Amino acid sequence: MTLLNQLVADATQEGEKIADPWPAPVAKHALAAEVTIPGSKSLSNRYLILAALSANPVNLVGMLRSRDTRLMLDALRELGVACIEDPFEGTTVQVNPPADGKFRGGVDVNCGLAGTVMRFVPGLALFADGPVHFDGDAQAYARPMGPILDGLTQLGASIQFEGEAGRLPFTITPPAQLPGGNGERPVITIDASGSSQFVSGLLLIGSHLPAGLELHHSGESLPSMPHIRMTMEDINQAGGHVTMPTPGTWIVEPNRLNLPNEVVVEPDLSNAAPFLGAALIAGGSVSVPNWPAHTTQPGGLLPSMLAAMGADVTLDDLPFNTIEDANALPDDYSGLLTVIAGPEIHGLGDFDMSAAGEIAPSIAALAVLANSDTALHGIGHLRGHETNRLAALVTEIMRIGGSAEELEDGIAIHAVPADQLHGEVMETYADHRMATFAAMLGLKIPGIQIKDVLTTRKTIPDFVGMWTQMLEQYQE
Ligand SMILES: O=C(O)C1=C[C@@H](OP(=O)(O)O)[C@@H](O)[C@H](O)C1
Ligand SMILES: C=C(OP(=O)(O)O)C(=O)O
Repeated sequence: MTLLNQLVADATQEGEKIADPWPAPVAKHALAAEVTIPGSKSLSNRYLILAALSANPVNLVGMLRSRDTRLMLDALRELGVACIEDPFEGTTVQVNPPADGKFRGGVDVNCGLAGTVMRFVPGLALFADGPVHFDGDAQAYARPMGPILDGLTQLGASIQFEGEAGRLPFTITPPAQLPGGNGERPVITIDASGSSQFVSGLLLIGSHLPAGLELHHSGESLPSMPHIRMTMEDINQAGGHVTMPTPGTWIVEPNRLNLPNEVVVEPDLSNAAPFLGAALIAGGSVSVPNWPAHTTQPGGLLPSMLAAMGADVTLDDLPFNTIEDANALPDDYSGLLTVIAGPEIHGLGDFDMSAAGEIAPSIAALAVLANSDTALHGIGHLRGHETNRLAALVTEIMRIGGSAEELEDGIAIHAVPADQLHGEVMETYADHRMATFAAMLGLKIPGIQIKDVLTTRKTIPDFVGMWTQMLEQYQE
């Protein structure tokens, strides 16, 4: 989309005055929809950090334009990184890193509610020429920050907390001397069981330290491994060298990073989840173009999950229901993913969701409408996401007459016939995924209204427009 079109779209959204609460549309027909999904939040914000640490300018193509990437761009600009948005193609951004690899201190960074900003930008403060102040939305004060700051403290930074220790807001003062100047690689240990982003945030800056970094994770569990693999792959794509010799240990070699001159961002596969899930709820099919057969995004696990819930999935008409189906395709293959509904949605039973916690709300919506129970495990850390997602999901499922309970490490959702579910005004807790969760249920349950649906702008510029357009494409 050109910048002009984007501006018009933004203005239309504002001018349109989307009702609050927003009446979620019911699907009256089986779908035959194709939905183009904007760029990945996780890849966009990693590439922005790696571009800021690169030796040469980098052009990011297909970047997500949403609140989380806007916050990242603004944070980098504060730190002295010139980020120029293409006037004709708003999703193309040129990032011009500082020539000496140093950032501007004495500045303020607003993290909003973005985990990728609050966990990835603090590391850049190590290389600033003065203290950097970090703040965010009031709701962000509840999100865990301790382990990443603990890691930076072990690297010589000092942190002054303004409120509770281990939470936003705070100021990071960089060390007078970076560790490793004597050629000895610093070894640090953190507990990342609360978020993979603590590991990613430290790995991203490891190459920029004089002797690199050895990082150990001390906790029992580690969620979202695909996101950590994504970080490693992106660093290596930028000419760095990071390995995981044993689970929970990472070695980053010192390197002046340099992303290729042009980097193309994959669509956000986690943001595809509500749309693909809509096929199972409404019946018919939903397709998403440019789906990578192989990806580090956790949304790459969606085809096999949706197949387990009763869908038939194809990629360019080739079967794409299992990991084996994907493995049969070349490394760089991408195509049109199509999810075709089965007669009923199946529950998943006991299911390990730890690899892809961010798509749990979409899977939960399908589980509410399934013919058998689902218990999603390995996602206790969702209590520290945008909101306490486990509590929020249980509250909202019960509100509409469903049955669910929190587990120590996740959520159990029990099958209830759809005719016993009823419409209500649903809360979204400033959480984009609680809004898309409610919209999915609204396809089937008449009378659902969604409070603050525009909270979806955290990672989707125009969710209401995309959802409405999807429903306009149905089987005649
Ligand atoms: O690194 C990333 O881009 C992300 C990692 C995950 O965080 P957690 O490990 O905290 O779940 C994920 O849920 C989040 O949406 C994005
Ligand atoms: C957990 C999420 O976001 P964040 O990057 O803010 O952690 C999410 O998008 O589901």
